[in-house]
Amino acid sequence: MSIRVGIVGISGFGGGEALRLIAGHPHFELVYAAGEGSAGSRLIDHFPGLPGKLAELVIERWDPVALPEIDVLFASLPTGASADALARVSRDVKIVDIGGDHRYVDGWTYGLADVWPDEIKGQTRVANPGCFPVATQIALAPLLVNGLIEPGNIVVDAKTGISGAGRGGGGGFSFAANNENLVPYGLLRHVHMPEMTTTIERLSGASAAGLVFAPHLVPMTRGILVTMYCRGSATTDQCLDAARRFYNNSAFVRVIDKPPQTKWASGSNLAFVSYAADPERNLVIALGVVDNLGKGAAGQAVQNANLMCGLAETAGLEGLPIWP
Ligand SMILES: NC(=O)C1=CN([C@@H]2O[C@H](COP(=O)(O)OP(=O)(O)OC[C@H]3O[C@@H](n4cnc5c(N)ncnc54)[C@H](OP(=O)(O)O)[C@@H]3O)[C@@H](O)[C@H]2O)C=CC1
Ligand SMILES: CC(=O)N[C@@H](CCC(=O)OP(=O)(O)O)C(=O)O
Repeated sequence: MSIRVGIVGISGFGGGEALRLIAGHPHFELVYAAGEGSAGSRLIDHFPGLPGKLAELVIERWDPVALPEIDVLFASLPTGASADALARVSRDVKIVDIGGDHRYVDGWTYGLADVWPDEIKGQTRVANPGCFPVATQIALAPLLVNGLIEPGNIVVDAKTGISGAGRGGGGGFSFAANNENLVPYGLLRHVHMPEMTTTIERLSGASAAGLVFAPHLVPMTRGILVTMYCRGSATTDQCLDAARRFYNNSAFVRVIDKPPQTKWASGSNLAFVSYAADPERNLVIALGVVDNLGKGAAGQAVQNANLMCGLAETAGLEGLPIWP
């Protein structure tokens, strides 16, 4: 079966990773690529390693009402650039929005594919979670649904690779500014807080008003590690058991009894979670690792599209991480 897909924002980091995954997908065929500044150029001008027909595909100027016949559109546009445009796309085209405009928006399903895959099956409009939220939510979900931590008392300390800022990241995201440097940012006001709060409240049934989120840029290309400090009297084994049960059927979430590292997920759609808890101190530390461009963006987007199209969730996503 061949499913015709398009990517808008293909010249960017998220769109480029979607291209890489789709090029190796057993059922998806990339027939449409779009952008703004890159319109008129060929894919090979941006991705010199592309083979044959894909290399010669010309990037079109993005026009949501002039799409060729496609079944699925991956939108990897800057947050703020997709809300109006995607509303104009025909309802016959399934959309996965990798950007932030449709998360917890009416008419769109929040695509937290490892936690509620059944909600995504058959949908036509799915919003990918943000990269920090996906790492956070996957690690916290088993604790929240089993009442092992206090939902209103969670501190999320997050580290991200620089590619999280996208291809356009100059200035504060430049090599010179970040090499051998560690940079906190977005304290108390990061755009990902509302979706994390909503998901925590949804999974726990209680307020997450006390959520603290502190992201940091670290001098690496890919990867996210979230270390979360929570209140709860569970033991480490109870947390690990809860996660193993929760992710029993999961193809992509690895529950592991030692602290995970960012490179373990690099280039893959995997998420690693682990826990360390001290009941005497009422302390649970939860850890989550993803590749921001994998599970944090394009990997999760392909997983969501697979579910939307009734394919095996793992189609095109079985590649192993890159090590070292
Ligand atoms: N980077 C990451 O790790 C993650 C990113 N995201 C989200 O994914 C989205 C894309 O991010 P990322 O790939 O990093 O960003 P990039 O800056 O790397 O790429 C942005 C892309 O959007 C295209 N674009 C910009 N404006 C327009 C427009 N008006 N019309 C058509 N195309 C346009 C650009 O195309 P052109 O070159 O043709 O102008 C480019 O391909 C963002 O919403 C981001 O927040 C989500 C999770 C993780
Ligand atoms: C390093 C860096 O800047 N990372 C981005 C997160 C990338 C992401 O998930 O973005 P969206 O929510 O817009 O999709 C940030 O902190 O805003």
